[in-house]
Amino acid sequence: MATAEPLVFNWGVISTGKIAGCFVRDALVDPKTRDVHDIVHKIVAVGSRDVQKAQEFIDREIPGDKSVKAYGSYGEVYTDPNVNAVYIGTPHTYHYENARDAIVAKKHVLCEKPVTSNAAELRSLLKLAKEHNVFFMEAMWTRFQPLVRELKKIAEAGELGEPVVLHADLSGDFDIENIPKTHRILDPHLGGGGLLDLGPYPLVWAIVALYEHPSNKSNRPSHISGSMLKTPLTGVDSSTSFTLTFSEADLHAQAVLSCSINIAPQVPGVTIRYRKGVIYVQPPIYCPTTFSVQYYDKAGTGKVVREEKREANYEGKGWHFQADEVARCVRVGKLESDLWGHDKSLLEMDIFDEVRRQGGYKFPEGVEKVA
Ligand SMILES: NC(=O)C1=CN([C@@H]2O[C@H](COP(=O)(O)OP(=O)(O)OC[C@H]3O[C@@H](n4cnc5c(N)ncnc54)[C@H](OP(=O)(O)O)[C@@H]3O)[C@@H](O)[C@H]2O)C=CC1
Ligand SMILES: O=C1OC[C@@H](O)[C@H](O)[C@H]1O
Repeated sequence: MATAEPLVFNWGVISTGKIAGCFVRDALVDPKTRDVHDIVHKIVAVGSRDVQKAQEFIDREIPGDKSVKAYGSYGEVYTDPNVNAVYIGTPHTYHYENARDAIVAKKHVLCEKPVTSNAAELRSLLKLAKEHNVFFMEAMWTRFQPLVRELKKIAEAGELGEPVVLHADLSGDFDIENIPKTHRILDPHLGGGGLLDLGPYPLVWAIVALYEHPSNKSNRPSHISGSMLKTPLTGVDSSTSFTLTFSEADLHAQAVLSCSINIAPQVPGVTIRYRKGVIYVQPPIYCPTTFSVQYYDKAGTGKVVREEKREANYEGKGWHFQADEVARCVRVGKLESDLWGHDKSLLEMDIFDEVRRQGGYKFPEGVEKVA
């Protein structure tokens, strides 16, 4: 029997920084190695503020492919007719204007996390994407990891009972005393600080395990509380903690989330405590390689009668699963993903706005393009 030819999906990449390289390397991993046979990703254009950087990026990340166009502006990528979708890997505070320009040029968009600086920017982008009939998704790659999908199945199978409390932390030591204050993790003009850079990951676990839980019936948290510790270096948050209470439907559960930019990761990174068991996810929580599940003899005892472990096993570093999702959605004309849809990015940005409000973190004048 003849097999259908895979869809060749053409990406234009905006910017040449660290994450753009990660995305390109993974997109070019042979999809068959992860049992994907319906899609092949191709990078057809790279745009940088400097054409030489774009060419160097291509030579480094896509050696041997002379067909990839190097552009000295992002705009030329948006107008390149060969580009099916644009991947945006610029700093947070540029996501809004980059995504807006790509959408207006009628390109589908995959935009790095956090998707915008605030919720108003995102609402404006979503309206624009709808008007231009293009697919738009935040690059929340964690949601597409096979291990996260596996965990969700186990968590919702019923044996663990209802979730009650989730703890999730993402920390990393950026050596903030010794890096330039213009580094994106420290510079408030680039949306610096823990919440916007690392916060999406503890939050994605709260969304997967609590917001998406069938008992929650898609209700937003009834209460959000947040606190920020700011570094005197630039005033951005070096540590932030926030809690989300889910109590609108049958689910009565809390997420206790935190992130820091000047300490090593917490182990385990995520603990999800159910009435009849517990799940431990080992760091890195943005791309987990292993988790374990302990089952109790009965609700509330804490007596472990069975333990299971799962490990990830695929080629690449995990950024390709989100690329597959984009291509598959675009192929069938969807404007958003079922797994990481617009509602979840909006929830994220509304929560971050509220935590920044409570924590007293205001962006410098002009950073927010839509207020
Ligand atoms: N999904 C994930 O795992 C990760 C996601 N990220 C996200 O990706 C985004 C970029 O992070 P990262 O790659 O680490 O950042 P980098 O600083 O390494 O790269 C950012 C790139 O954006 C472009 N750029 C445009 N305007 C500016 C500006 N004013 N200042 C600096 N760079 C600019 C530059 O490319 P050029 O000069 O070619 O135009 C630059 O190389 C962030 O939003 C971050 O949250 C980051 C790390 C991991
Ligand atoms: O998305 C990310 O994940 C890993 C972190 O080290 C990085 O700063 C962040 O942007």
